[in-house]
Amino acid sequence: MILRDLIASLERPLSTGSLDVEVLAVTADSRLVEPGTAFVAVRGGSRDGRQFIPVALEKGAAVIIADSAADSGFPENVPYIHVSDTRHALAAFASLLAGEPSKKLKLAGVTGTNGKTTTAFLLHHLMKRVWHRAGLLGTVLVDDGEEVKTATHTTPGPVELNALLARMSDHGCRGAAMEVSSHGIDQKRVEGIAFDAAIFTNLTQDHLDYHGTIDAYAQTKFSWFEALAANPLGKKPVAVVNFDDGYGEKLVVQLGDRLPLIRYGFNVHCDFRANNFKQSARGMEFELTAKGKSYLVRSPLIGRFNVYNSLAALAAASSMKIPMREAVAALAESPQVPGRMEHCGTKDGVSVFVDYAHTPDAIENACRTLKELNPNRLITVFGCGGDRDRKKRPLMGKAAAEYSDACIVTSDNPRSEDPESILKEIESGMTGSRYKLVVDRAEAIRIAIHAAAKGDIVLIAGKGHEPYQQFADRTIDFDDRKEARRALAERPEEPNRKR
Ligand SMILES: CC(=O)N[C@H]1[C@@H](OP(=O)(O)OP(=O)(O)OC[C@H]2O[C@@H](n3ccc(=O)[nH]c3=O)[C@H](O)[C@@H]2O)O[C@H](CO)[C@@H](O)[C@@H]1O[C@H](C)C(=O)N[C@@H](C)C(=O)N[C@H](CCC(=O)O)C(=O)O
Ligand SMILES: Nc1ncnc2c1ncn2[C@@H]1O[C@H](COP(=O)(O)OP(=O)(O)OP(=O)(O)O)[C@@H](O)[C@H]1O
Ligand SMILES: N[C@H](CCC[C@H](N)C(=O)O)C(=O)O
Ligand SMILES: [Mg+2]
Repeated sequence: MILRDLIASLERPLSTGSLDVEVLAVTADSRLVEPGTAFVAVRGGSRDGRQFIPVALEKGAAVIIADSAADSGFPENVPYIHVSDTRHALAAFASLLAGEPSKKLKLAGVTGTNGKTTTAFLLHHLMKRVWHRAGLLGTVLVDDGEEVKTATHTTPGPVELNALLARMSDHGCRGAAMEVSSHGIDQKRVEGIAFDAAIFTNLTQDHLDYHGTIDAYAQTKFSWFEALAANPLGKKPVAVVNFDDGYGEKLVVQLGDRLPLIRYGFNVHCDFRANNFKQSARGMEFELTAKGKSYLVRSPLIGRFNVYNSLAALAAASSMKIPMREAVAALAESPQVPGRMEHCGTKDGVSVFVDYAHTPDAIENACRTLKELNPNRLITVFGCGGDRDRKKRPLMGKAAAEYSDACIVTSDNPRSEDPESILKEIESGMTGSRYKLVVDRAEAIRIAIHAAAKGDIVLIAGKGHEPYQQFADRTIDFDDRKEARRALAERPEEPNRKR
């Protein structure tokens, strides 16, 4: 695209140099610059992108975009575009250069503290049933309609995101479901993306390291809905909101009638309302009332929170004209979301589940769900990530101690922090004495599974699908599900077991 056409999307940019140059691609990472690339110098959390302008120029950048001149002054041989918001410019260029792919898809985004991955998986499953091809992107994987790959971020940066949406559209996907993280919103990764449905699952404590306060965190989430209301980008986006959640209710009030709305939950005011929830080890069922009709919804997933995820997926699907009967029928064959309440086997009457609960609310939900299966004891193995919200550590400890019969506190991606100190911070919130601190996660899993007796359930929480453990100096291969299966296989004979 010609630079002149690209900058037409920006508000009052100032420029030096010719605007008639051809721009082939855009990036905010100097390492990815090739001849013809526009380099946007973003001032990030840890580095100032302006320091990489000389590298970008050396590699043949066609134009430099920044919010102020670098120490080295303005580049002389290539055009320079001065903007007030570099992340906005990056998102705008990324969308235009990819051919505005979000406008070619029926696109649903899911935000909220918990349930994004699960809801996006369910919605993707419903979309595929009726449209045959649909895309998915989020924490666990990206599916461009032809190829499935491991994800690096829950919500990728705008360049990668638009390229992915373009591949989905090229591959014949009619629609896609994607996760929208609070980091993604704050860093404008989804700016300029046209959504048909915007789902709000819930909001509870997490990420205070990044957002500071829970209200700032909530406002970041809400700002995505505000942006869609202010500029729907040629679509009629529908807000699909959990109306049982306190912040969901606040969002509904804040939005007023600026976006069409579907409220979901158990309460009587919901447009998609669940009733008569029942579950067993084999799955769950509930009655759904929506659009003046009733449906019996069955799903192999367990947990009351999965009623919410199912309602969100059904409501968004319905807003995209997916017939309700087909959607309800498809939910009965919901996929196992990797590492979300994943049953990893039963031996000697001991059942093991791996789950991704890594917030106080999710730990409580996961434990309560498994307690509803009436185990003799629930033994929970969990930890908290390093270099992430420290305030949630004692709260996760408290929730695990309160809703389990015994706990083993262990490491979960200590990153640059000292693993033992993280365990101590978790312990500070724990009551009673039915817990142990075991720094090595593999050993913690083994101890729990070997100490369990017939009728017990072991919950291994926090890492779900993750195939690694991150330490300050190294990342090792590590998968809770493999460790659980190994520990189950190696369970000693009953009489030899240590308690
Ligand atoms: C805190 C955070 O979100 N950081 C993300 C952010 O980094 P940043 O903007 O602070 O960038 P920076 O490292 O300061 O660098 C500034 C600029 O210099 C550029 N640079 C840097 C080096 C170089 O040689 N050349 C160069 O041009 C960088 O590309 C960047 O544009 O932008 C980067 C590029 O898109 C991301 O990779 C990076 O994710 C880091 C790795 C990360 O861990 N993010 C997590 C917290 C995250 O985003 N998580 C959410 C999910 C959270 C949830 O569960 O809800 C997610 O969506 O994945
Ligand atoms: N709707 C929900 N409400 C509360 N807790 C939930 C809900 N759905 C899932 N959970 C719990 O939260 C955990 C994470 O779920 P999921 O991966 O779907 O959420 P997420 O929002 O994508 O998380 P992340 O932001 O870390 O990617 C699950 O393993 C489960 O314990
Ligand atoms: N997306 C979440 C995942 C947390 C998972 C947990 N295993 C950890 O490493 O803290 C985050 O980055 O906060
Ligand atoms: Mg996720």
